[in-house]
Amino acid sequence: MLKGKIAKLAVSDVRFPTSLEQHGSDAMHANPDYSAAYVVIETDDGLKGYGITFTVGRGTEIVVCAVEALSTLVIGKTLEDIVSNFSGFYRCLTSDSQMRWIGPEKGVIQLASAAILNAIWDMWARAEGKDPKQLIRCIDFRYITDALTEQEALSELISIEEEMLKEGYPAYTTSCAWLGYSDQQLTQLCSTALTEGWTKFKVKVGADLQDDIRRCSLIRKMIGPENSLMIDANQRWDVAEAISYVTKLAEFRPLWIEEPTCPDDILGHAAISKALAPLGIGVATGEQCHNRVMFKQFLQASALQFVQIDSCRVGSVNENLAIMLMAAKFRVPVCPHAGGVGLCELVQHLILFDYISVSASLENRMCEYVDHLHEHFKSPTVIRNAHYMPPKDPGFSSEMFDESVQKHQFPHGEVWRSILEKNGS
Ligand SMILES: C[C@H](O)[C@@H](O)[C@@H](O)[C@H](O)C(=O)O
Ligand SMILES: [Mg+2]
Repeated sequence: MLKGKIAKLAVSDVRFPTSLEQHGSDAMHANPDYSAAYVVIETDDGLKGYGITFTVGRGTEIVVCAVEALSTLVIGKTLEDIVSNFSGFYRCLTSDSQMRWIGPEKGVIQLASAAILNAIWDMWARAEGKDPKQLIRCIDFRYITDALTEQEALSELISIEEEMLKEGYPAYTTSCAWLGYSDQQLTQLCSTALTEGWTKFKVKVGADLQDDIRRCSLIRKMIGPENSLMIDANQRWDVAEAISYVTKLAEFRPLWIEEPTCPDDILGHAAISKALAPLGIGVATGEQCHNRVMFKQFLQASALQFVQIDSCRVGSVNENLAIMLMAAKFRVPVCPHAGGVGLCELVQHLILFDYISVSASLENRMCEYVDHLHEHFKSPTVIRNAHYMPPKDPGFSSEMFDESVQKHQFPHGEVWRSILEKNGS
């Protein structure tokens, strides 16, 4: 199954006009059109893999170009070549001696690497059956059976897996309180979410303090004192401004302030963390953190209290494994960023891995959920009682329906043709 050569790589610019209804809007991205560079790879013996990276509209064509430029490093390789030395392949893709100049490991080229690597992980996961016994068989139990037997190890794995299969992984919702939503919309969405069993809510803030006070007070009243509230400024403030602004929102008891300032300012985040700690407010960031090196420094500098990995921003599973393991070492919980298009589908695999194989803890941990665009995926996320239910289909849950891809291709798919015609362009 791993012997076929990767013979084709196709990439599409797929966009959804979410800005028409202000879905996804925040203090810095007033009108996002949730989009993806969508990659399909295929071997000469017919195995396929699907990968995406997430964008918010204009500029997706640049990511598509970068994927095309990187494709020469993938075409002709067998899956076996790649996975038998996956870190070597990762380095070859991210450190090509000419292309690394336009990174390295950051920005568009990193998004493009993520899309390709996500497709490879999807292909690999489809090629291999998943069975906990297989994992346990990799361990040499000689001389340790008085402490841990093969049977005990298997039961441990199976019981964690069973717990997840029964209860699922805890999620929070961002769907109620995008910045562009009216108070009426916010109230209605929040009351529906409460009846559906949601207990953790994220609110967009940062454009106008008085508006934020009103919106946070509205949500806190509706959800009561016990449920969790998180706030997200999407990089709107300078450091001192962030501290004073969030202090004014402290009465609503947010668990965290997300992306308070420039995502590259590690020491700035450290200063904000220090100032807000006495108020019981942590700092969360990561959705626009370029790579594992930056995460390392955020952790070393105690600049964040919640690590928000993203399945499409950094180099796929390979780089996220490093980030999750570093977070575990520094004892900082991982609470992934999701939403967008396909981010929930992909990141659920990573957070389940984090729980089952790395952290084994749910304390202060939850995964973001946003209720948009799941209908375009062949294996959409399943949410039950505000928990992600473990995906069952083999692969990375990243395959989209052909019809969705075709209709939403930019600019020639039928959805965009009609929008562009209406706008007279
Ligand atoms: C433009 C996007 O919707 C962002 O606002 C979104 O990813 C957000 O930061 C989030 O945390 O969900
Ligand atoms: Mg955010």
